[in-house]
Amino acid sequence: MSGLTDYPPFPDDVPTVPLLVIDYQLIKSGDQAEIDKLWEAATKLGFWYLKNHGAEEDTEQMFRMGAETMDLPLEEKLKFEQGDTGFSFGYKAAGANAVDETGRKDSVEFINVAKDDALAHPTVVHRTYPSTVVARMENTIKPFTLKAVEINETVLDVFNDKLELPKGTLKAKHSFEGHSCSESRCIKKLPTPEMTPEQAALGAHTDFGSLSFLTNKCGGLQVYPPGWNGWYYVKPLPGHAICNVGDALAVFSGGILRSNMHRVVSPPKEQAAFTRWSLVFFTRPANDIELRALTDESPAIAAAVAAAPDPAKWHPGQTAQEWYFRRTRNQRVNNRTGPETWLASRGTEHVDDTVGLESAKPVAAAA
Ligand SMILES: O=C(O)CCC(=O)C(=O)O
Ligand SMILES: [Fe+2]
Repeated sequence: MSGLTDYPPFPDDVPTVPLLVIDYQLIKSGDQAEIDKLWEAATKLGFWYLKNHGAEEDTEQMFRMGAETMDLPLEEKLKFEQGDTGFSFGYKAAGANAVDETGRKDSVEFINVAKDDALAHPTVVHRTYPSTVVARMENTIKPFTLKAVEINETVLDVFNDKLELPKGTLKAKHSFEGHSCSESRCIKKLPTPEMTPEQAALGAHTDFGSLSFLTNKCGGLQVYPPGWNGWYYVKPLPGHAICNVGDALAVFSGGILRSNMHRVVSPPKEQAAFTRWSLVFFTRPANDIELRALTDESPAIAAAVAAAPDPAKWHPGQTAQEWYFRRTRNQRVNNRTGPETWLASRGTEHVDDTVGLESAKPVAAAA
């Protein structure tokens, strides 16, 4: 299990985006100044660091689960491959997804474990998993999932109030009982000396669901901040998660919350020679929830949609699951017919913020 620790430091001479640092304990205790800072981060960039979240030890155990799983023979991992339908739970081999409209292949492998399977274990809700996952379902994946769900629900409540929605509106869309595409993901990227620093290992995208809670072992994540005209690294900080808004919250809020474009490239400088690991928990709405701006429930959202250049964008006419399956399915190289397949995988990307990015075009309503 090499590569989980002992990286050279993140270099101090590469361009980075300084995310706001949010203290989770202050958010939980209702500290107004911290809540305002979180709101600023979520509406302007859509990314922030989260400290004092209490999930550090669970995160370390999840990295071990990921490393044990990636150490299995490829043949064994492929028995649990996610497939080409848009269903994402299970294993994704490196090279199974495109990273751009030309169809260049990705260079990350990952294991996705459904929130529903982790919480219902040993009952199988969606699918079965490799033995390394099953062995840690009860003692590693379940506690991590519960912590990540709690953190993201706390953040959802903050957004709910700031959006002037009736109490509990956003939480109800992510109901604990309803099946969803929510999942944990552990990602491994081997060194890729053949790739330039500008070549994506995981293509430019916005996240498909509501909230992402991410821990990176070394650099490589880049964000395209609005108006900055380029990609900037996010520097991993020990003990700090990197959190971001995804498409579902951007749609519910009529674009008030920002689902920002990001990608993964090789780690910078000396870190490039090391295997990169990252871990994400994705909170996504329950499968049958319709994705639409909640204009009826919030005057603030109604005003935002009325002022939007393209109000139809916030009524895509898909459920959370349809949105998710469409995006996942159309990234798969097995489904590729041409550049249109990549375009059909797109989310809420803002074309004006991504000038010069061939692969970043706004989504067509449905595919
Ligand atoms: O590995 C990372 O740092 C980010 C991964 C990511 O953006 C994703 O899986 O959606
Ligand atoms: Fe992402």
